[in-house]
Amino acid sequence: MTNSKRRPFVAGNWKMNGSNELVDSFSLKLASNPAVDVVICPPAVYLSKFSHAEFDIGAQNASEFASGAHTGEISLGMISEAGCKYVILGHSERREGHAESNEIVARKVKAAIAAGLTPIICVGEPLEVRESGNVFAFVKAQLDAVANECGADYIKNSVIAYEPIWAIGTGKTASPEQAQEVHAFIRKELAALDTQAAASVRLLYGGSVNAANAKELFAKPDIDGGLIGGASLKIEDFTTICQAAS
Ligand SMILES: O=C[C@H](O)COP(=O)(O)O
Repeated sequence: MTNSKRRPFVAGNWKMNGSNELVDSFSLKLASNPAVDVVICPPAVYLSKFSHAEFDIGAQNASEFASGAHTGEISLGMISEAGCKYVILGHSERREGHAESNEIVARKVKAAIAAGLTPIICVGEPLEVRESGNVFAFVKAQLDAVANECGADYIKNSVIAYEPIWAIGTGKTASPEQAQEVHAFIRKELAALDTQAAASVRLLYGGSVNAANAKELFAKPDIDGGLIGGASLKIEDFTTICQAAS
């Protein structure tokens, strides 16, 4: 819908990987990139170790509840105190592996924004949905749930990541054209709620992005950066991906 690109954004989702050694290595060696918003999302136990890093940090998940009897959960206030500006919400590994419905994700988005954090909201379809030709309806339902819970205001306070599940960790990246098609659809859907916010919101692509394919993906008009899994664990690859976004 617009060809003027937004400020690039690249987030590394370490998932359940990493170590004190990797934290130290990134803290020391990952250079800040003035042209790109760079975020590292490590496992929660490592968040506060990054507090003096030159890049931003984000959590991979958080509870929708503020406090109380929720064993094993971490609140948005806690991750904020640990120095996070961002929180990934609705990753497909949470939706599929931990039964997070569209409605739960939507409530988390609302709570994150209320806590002053920027949610990185993940959407994206499984392979069978793509093969049956229902990608847009599937992604629309995920976005609609957030809009129903939060109203249109969430758009200007969020980053949205399109991650086709069949491309995550498989080495089978969506083609730049496939990714752009869904990104354009997402931006159009958001524009129906708030044209200005939709033109400004950063839309990331995630799913087997690597140092070799990032540039072509990020060159597409509605792709503003990436949510990077495996390649975010290798500092040289991640640096190259950040450079590809700038
Ligand atoms: O959050 C990141 C995505 O799930 C992508 O992971 P990947 O780059 O390992 O495919």
